Amino acid sequence: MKILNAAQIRALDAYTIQNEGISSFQLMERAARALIRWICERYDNRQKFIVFCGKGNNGGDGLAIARILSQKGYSVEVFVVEYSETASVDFQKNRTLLEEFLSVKVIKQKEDIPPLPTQVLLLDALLGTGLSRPISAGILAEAIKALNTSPAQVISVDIASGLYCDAPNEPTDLIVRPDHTVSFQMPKLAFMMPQNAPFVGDWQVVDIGLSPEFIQKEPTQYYFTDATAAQLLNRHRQKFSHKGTFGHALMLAGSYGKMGAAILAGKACLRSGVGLLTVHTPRCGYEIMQITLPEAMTSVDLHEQCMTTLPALEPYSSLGVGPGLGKDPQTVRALETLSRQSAIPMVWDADALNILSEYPDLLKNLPEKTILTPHPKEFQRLAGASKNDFERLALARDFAQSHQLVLCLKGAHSAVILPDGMVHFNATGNAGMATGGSGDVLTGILTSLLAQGFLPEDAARFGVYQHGLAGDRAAAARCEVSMIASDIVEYLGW
Ligand SMILES: NC(=O)C1=CN([C@@H]2O[C@H](COP(=O)(O)OP(=O)(O)OC[C@H]3O[C@@H](n4cnc5c(N)ncnc54)[C@H](OP(=O)(O)O)[C@@H]3O)[C@@H](O)[C@H]2O)[C@@H](O)CC1
Ligand SMILES: [K+]
Repeated sequence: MKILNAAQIRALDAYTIQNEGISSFQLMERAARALIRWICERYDNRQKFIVFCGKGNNGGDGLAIARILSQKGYSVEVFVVEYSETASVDFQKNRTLLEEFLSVKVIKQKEDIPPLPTQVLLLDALLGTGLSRPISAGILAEAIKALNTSPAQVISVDIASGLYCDAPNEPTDLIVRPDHTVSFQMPKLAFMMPQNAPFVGDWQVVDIGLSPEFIQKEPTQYYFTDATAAQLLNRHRQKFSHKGTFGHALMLAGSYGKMGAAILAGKACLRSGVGLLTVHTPRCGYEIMQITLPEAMTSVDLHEQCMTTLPALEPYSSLGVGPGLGKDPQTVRALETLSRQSAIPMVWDADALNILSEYPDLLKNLPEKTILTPHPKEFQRLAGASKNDFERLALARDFAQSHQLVLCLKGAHSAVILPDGMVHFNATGNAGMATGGSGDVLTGILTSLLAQGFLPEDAARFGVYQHGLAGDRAAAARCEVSMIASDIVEYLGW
């Protein structure tokens, strides 16, 4: 799914109106009905609603939603926040229609804001994608403060009022903090940014039938890997395949005290369909690997506690480097050789990334399209600090383009950034995955997919998606708090 910016969404809106021969009022009605379906699936008509409307089209949506809810027998109160003299045309039309059977109250000053008790549901339709300046004072600010301090649940229409669709807000900006955002047609770039989590809540997209033709043609740098996009990357096994068909992966992982990382990565690699797996570990890991991972072969380093030498690389179709590896100077030397010599598709993670940030020359040597999987701190060590998530994303795009690497920037919506600068945000995953070893599991999955011949770009998008999906299954089975990385491995499968 594509993610478009506010200006592109406006153009998409206009194109749909022109090419489908519908009016902007009819499109607003479609949007309102899509949101009503979302509401009716979750709340029956004993639920009371208070709708807060601005005077643009987001407010128009709010008025249309209020009318339809009221017609369906819900109890609805509607308030228009008078922050401006002017109102959009479709706002006016909807106001006239609504006022035929429901009185609309006006909020001009703070005292006009009603009490907002727990049992009502608040709909935030103050401002949408038309936000043109931050909100810091005035009656809009008062309304937002009231919504944010009420114990009642808040649902934002399209996007939380005050939140920029595709640019960073300042910490001082007033923004609605919804429990849910129900957004039209596509997620907004703002939803992908960790800093915006309080201003998005749990979000869903509802289809309002905007022109697929326009969306397909419109260029963008941002995509969302949902179930449909992931399914297109899947490969089905042929009946006459054999283990040779699915490649032989090599994992350089583990050191004294960190063999668990090697086991997790190895197990995830096997559970992701690789034909054969060899794990190269220091001597101290030999028995551990043989006993815990009987499906894998073990290649033993000369050193007792850390990796110092590379095995011959010819037999392997992919390489996973880093889980539990440590940063011993002898390991650094081995990775330096690897960065220069390997022509095999690779994933570098964990300690391998820390080594890369301490020895930037290795970074220059890495073959094109090597996959790096940093979490935000590791990325900061690699590429430097940034002021906010938008700036970090820009830095990550620069980094991927200038080094011609594939980056998996791990987070709530992990971003897969390709060497051409395209960004694919991931749909799956949950906070239960923020636990030790979760990253090692991802390295195992990616190494497995590369061994099976997936292009690095596809392996990264598909692997990150499947990692998150397995995490979601694990969380459903055990709950986010008690799930551990081994559970993610157990729930892998597609
Ligand atoms: N696109 C689609 O596909 C569809 C979109 N739909 C809906 O339309 C919404 C977008 O509507 P919209 O463009 O009218 O913008 P919206 O945010 O309601 O208000 C803009 C007004 O607010 C003003 N204003 C801005 N910032 C301000 C501030 N800080 N403080 C005070 N005022 C401020 C601004 O003033 P100006 O910038 O012109 O000075 C302007 O007058 C979208 O989110 C969705 O809900 C659906 O109905 C159908 C399909
Ligand atoms: K809104």
